Amino acid sequence: MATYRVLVSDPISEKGVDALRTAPEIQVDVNTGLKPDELLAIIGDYHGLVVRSQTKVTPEVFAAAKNLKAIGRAGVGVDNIDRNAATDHGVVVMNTPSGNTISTAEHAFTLMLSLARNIPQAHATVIAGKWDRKSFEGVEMNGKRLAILGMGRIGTEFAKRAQAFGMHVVAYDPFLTAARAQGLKVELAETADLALAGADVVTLHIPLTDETNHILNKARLSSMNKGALVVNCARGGLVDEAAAKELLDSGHLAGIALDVYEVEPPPADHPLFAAKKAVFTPHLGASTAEAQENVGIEVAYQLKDFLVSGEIRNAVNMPNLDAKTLESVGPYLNLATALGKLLAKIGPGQVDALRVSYLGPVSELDTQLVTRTVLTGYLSGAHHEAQVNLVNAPAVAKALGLQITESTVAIATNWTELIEVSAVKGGETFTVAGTFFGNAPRIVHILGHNVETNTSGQFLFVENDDRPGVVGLLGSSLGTAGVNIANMSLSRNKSLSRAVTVIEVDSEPPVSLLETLRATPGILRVLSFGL
Ligand SMILES: NC(=O)c1ccc[n+]([C@@H]2O[C@H](COP(=O)([O-])OP(=O)(O)OC[C@H]3O[C@@H](n4cnc5c(N)ncnc54)[C@H](O)[C@@H]3O)[C@@H](O)[C@H]2O)c1
Ligand SMILES: O=C(O)[C@H](O)COP(=O)(O)O
Repeated sequence: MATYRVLVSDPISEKGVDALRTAPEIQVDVNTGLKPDELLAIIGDYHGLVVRSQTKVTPEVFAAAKNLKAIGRAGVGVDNIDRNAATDHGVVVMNTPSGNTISTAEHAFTLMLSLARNIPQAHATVIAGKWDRKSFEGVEMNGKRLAILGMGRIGTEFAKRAQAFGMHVVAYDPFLTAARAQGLKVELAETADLALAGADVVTLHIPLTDETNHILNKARLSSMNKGALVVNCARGGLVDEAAAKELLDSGHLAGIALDVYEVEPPPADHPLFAAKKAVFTPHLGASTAEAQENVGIEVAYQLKDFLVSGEIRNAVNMPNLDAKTLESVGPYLNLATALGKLLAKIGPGQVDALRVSYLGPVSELDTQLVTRTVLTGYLSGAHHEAQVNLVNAPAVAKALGLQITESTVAIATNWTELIEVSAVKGGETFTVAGTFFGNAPRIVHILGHNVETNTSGQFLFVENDDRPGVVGLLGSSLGTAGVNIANMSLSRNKSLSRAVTVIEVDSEPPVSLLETLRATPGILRVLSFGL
């Protein structure tokens, strides 16, 4: 019986679907072309979703997707997935960043050449029986100044091809260093404005974000040379289509080639369709057999590995977690969850900060995931209304104004290794800590007291004045209530004349017993909780 259900809602390669089907834990349903309300009606049944760019994964979809754990995007752009809503709902979003790079660079390059040589228009006249050799004089790309916005994977591949065609490449990318630009033999522009001023051709290879929306605006398009060509094979909103139309009409721009549009599919009466020199394709950048096989197979394995074993590759809303790291930090995760939950139960309410310290060999590991796990345990113990998990824990903490700090110490005094978690409120610090006895995780420190107890089960925590008779009273009260004691750890602080007792019990003590204990003179605090 499959444990996870995965919906493939956009067409991906058959090999990708087969790769998902090979996992006995996964049941795959391919159901493409769903209308938004149809998706809303069924998404609640699924743990995984595979999309390309058609399926819009909106906040409404996330609200209905009660079981969804991960979305795999067979491709690069994730602008059809509401990333904030994904994070808030604790859903990992993964893409396949490199599988369609070459195909898209080739498509963009093809658009540029087709535009320069009027290929679609000439083709149309030939098959219409005309032999018009005068109307379609083109321009060479050799020697032209090419502006590339975005020197990531696709931009870089485009640059290499442009250089082979003798173009002078000027690139703008906020992450492009002078050394890398030199290595790629491109001129580094410090701003998008500087890249575009005086360019003959522009091609875009950047994601669509609030910041990049209409990055190719009227001012930047106007700063290009008269007769300039525009190529967009990245995302629709990057080009201000209205401004481009105006500049095409005025003759400042000579032509435009688009694979992507502000609205997809574009309306049949799209103003740019009237342009004389233009090439339009229906979002075909990644549509090659090779690219689809690459991204289909890659997304299938990523989703399967996440659902079945927790590995995270190419996530866009949380750190990645490869199998090796997962294996090395895996044993610490139960302890981390327990420490977080315990602190939420016995620490003060709303705290200002959580401090996680790793002492001893654990300090040498990649502890990011362990800290997230502590935080998840803490928040899930403290905020029952929110479904907190590893994906959304940092966002939930941020919304609460809770600061997280992590520190490492190479040697753990008194222990081989130790994970210490402290909640800070005002000037006060409340600390719990845990270690391993052999392979078994143990809680060894609670609020200034050394204890020794398990990391899971049902617990009774009692803080009392250090005086005779309390342990006996606890034992007999639990016995009378029919609650069996599995383990008991007692710790006293002589200087404060205080003691704590942590009792692991086989069943939850009745409320009446807790109330009786709380009313007993000398008993200061009684908590019953599960870890
Ligand atoms: N038409 C298609 O079918 C198709 C196919 C694949 C990818 N794409 C689109 O192409 C885009 C690029 O893909 P990629 O694989 O090269 O991504 P990438 O992440 O490798 O590269 C994107 C680059 O853009 C840069 N960037 C971000 N903001 C910028 C800004 N304001 N100005 C200049 N540079 C900026 C980044 O630093 C990065 O280097 C993607 O966003 C995707 O949406 C389209
Ligand atoms: O971002 C991408 O990978 C491309 O836009 C491809 O989109 P598609 O998978 O819908 O073809």
